[in-house]
Amino acid sequence: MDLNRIGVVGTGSMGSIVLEAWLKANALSPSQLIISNRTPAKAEQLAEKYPGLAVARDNAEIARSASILVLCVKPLEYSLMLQQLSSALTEDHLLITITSPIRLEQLEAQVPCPVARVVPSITNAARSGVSLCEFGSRITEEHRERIFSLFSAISHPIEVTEGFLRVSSDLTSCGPAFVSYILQQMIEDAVKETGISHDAATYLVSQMLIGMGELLQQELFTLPSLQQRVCVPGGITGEGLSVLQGAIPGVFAEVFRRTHAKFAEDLEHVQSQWSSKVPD
Ligand SMILES: NC(=O)C1=CN([C@@H]2O[C@H](COP(=O)(O)OP(=O)(O)OC[C@H]3O[C@@H](n4cnc5c(N)ncnc54)[C@H](OP(=O)(O)O)[C@@H]3O)[C@@H](O)[C@H]2O)C=CC1
Ligand SMILES: O=C(O)[C@@H]1CCC=N1
Repeated sequence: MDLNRIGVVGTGSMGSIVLEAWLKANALSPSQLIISNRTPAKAEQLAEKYPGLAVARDNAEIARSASILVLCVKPLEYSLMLQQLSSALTEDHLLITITSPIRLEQLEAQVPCPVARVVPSITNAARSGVSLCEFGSRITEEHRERIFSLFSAISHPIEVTEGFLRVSSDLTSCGPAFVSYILQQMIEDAVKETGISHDAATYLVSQMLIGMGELLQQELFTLPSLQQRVCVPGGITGEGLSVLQGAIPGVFAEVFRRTHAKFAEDLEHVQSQWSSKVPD
C-alpha cells in the first residue's frame, strides 16, 4: 500500500470535481491518485484526460494501492462498496466520506481504520468555497493535518460538529443550487417584464454576482451593509426590496425543514439497509 497515494472511489459528479480540482491545483499529480467507479468507462475517460492517473480494476485493488480513500458514492451505495473494500482494508487506511447521511460511528463500526467526513461544495471546482470536516474517534492529529492540507488546496476546510453538519451543508453544498435558482427567477422575470434578452440578463446578473463575491472577498461590505448602501433613502431599490421583504422571510425555514427531513429519511434508509445485512 502506497502511503502517499489517494484513492477516489466513485468518479461521478462530486468525485470527479474533487479529483479534477486537486489535479488542476497541482496539489496532487495523476500518479499520486488512483480511481475506481462502478461503471468503469466513466473512470477510464478521466484516466484518458489525465495521463498517469490509474484506474483500479475493482475496489479491493484501490484499497491495496492507496492508504487514503475518498468515498464519493451515494449513501445507499455504501453497503456494497464497503463489502468490496473490506478484504483489503487495514487499520493503516484512512477513509474520508463526502456524504452526510452516514454517521461516522456507523462507518467506524464497519471498518478497522480511522474515518472522517469532508463535505465538499461545487464551489471547490474553482478552488474556492469551504469544505466541512468532521472527525471520527480514531483520527489523530497527523490525520487531521493531512486532511486539512489536502482540502485546503481546493477549499477553505472548516471543522463542524455533527449537530451542525446538516445545516452547514445546506448553506455551503446545497447553497449554490438555491442561490442560482433565485437568480434564475430574477432573470426570467426581467425577461418577461421588460423584453430584455435572456443572454443579456444572464450576463448582467452573473457579473453582478461575481462583483458581489469580490466585495465580500475583499471585506469591503457585509451582506447587511451592502443592502444599506445600495438602498438610497427614498430611492428605487427600496421599492423593490419591500416586495422581497414581504415574500422571502420564512421561505428558507421551510427549505431547511425539508432538507432536514430528507436527511433524516436517508439516515433511516441507510440504517435499515445496514442492519438488515445478513451477518457473515
Ligand atoms: N453534488 C454535490 O454538489 C455534492 C454531493 N455530495 C455528496 O456526494 C455523494 C455523491 O454524489 P454525486 O457525485 O452527485 O453522485 P453520482 O451518482 O454522480 O456519483 C456516484 C458515483 O459512485 C459510483 N459508484 C456507486 N457505487 C460504487 C461502488 N461500489 N464502487 C465504485 N463506484 C461506485 C457511481 O458509478 P456509476 O457510474 O455506475 O453510477 C457514480 O459514478 C452524495 O452522497 C452527495 O450527498 C456532497 C457535497 C456536494
Ligand atoms: O443534493 C444532495 O443530496 C447533495 C448533498 C449536498 C449537495 N448535494
